[in-house]
Amino acid sequence: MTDHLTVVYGASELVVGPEGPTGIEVVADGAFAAVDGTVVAVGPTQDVLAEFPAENADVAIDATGKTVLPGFVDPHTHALFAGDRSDEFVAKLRGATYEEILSDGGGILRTVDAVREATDDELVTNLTGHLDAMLENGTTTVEIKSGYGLDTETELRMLAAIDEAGSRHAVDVVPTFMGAHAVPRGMDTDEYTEHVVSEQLPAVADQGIATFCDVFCERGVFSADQSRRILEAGLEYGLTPKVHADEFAAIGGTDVAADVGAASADHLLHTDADGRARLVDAGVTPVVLPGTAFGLGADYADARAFLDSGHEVALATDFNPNCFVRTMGLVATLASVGMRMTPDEVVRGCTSAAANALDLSDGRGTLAPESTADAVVLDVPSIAHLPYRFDTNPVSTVLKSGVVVHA
Ligand SMILES: N=CN[C@@H](CCC(=O)O)C(=O)O
Ligand SMILES: [Zn+2]
Repeated sequence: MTDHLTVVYGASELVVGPEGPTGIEVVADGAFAAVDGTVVAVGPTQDVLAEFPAENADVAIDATGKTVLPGFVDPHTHALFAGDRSDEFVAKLRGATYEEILSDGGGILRTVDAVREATDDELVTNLTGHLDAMLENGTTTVEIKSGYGLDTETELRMLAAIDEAGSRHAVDVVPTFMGAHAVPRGMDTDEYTEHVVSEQLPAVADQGIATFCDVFCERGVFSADQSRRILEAGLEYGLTPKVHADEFAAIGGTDVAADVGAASADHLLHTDADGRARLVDAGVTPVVLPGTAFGLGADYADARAFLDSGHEVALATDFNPNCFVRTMGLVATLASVGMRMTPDEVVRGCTSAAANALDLSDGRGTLAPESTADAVVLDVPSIAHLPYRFDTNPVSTVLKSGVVVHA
């Protein structure tokens, strides 16, 4: 069997990968070549085509006037759900807060009701529709959390549906167990924490689908001690920790993330200088979710404080019924305007930094040699146009492992 050759050439700007603490390496008039889905050459078009002529390629894309990036990695979503919470959007416009809605038994708990009632087929169908939308907007890898089951059976059903939809779809899916997303009605938090540790975690480990274990460490939800207990137990089953930290109040989530060696700490709207130092000293990737802040009408996370001290920041949609955004392009705009992130920082946040938040080690989020050839061609002349334009989807072609999966 002959090798499968992919060549993308002539891009006015092509992003290779990270450069320096927070920047990116960009090649003008750039090209890359991939053999059997792995990047083998990247650089000026003339050099790449001299070695890998476009006429020999199975897939040849003339990207003249366009911008080529690694496929977007979206490292934080709750993309599997059922039901409709648009009425809560309206209630929030009238002054209700997210925390009030949740403590009154709404919010996450209403989605739990809808997910428990949904069939397995409905769950897979819902998620597949969302994966289609993500792919059309340039996302090639997405993390998806359980956490709308809050009982062993439904948490396992969610992880199975995530696995099923992901295995049939071009987008790569990274599954996270998040039984500790809220406390189900009729249980107190200590009791439910013990249930997650002694019943859900062993069953999730037996099922063998989840990569990460995440906890909503938040005022009125799981305390720092409860979060630590769950994440340490998850580690014993081989699940890498992640933490929802400091979304509404700083109650120690960043300490927990640092102590358990989390891959990421996410949200960080109320994180102070000590919390930031704890994360960066422990090598925890900060993930900021500007769509959530925008949707809540809240102040944005202080991404600049990380960046100005030389630490990269990952970006994610946080797509969920409270934050209905599936497009990293819009997140790029919100990150720029809301947090003053530059186009270079934004692109790194949506690609290699996001891959770091998922501990991906196969080069996803970059187009350097030996990386998986996941790439997105934008019909715009430079990376600045990604955050600058927010009216239409700029994606013209998406490649996964060197194969066109959307055009
Ligand atoms: N804050 C906790 N979890 C989600 C929201 C989930 C929901 O409201 O359904 C988040 O990260 O924003
Ligand atoms: Zn979340």
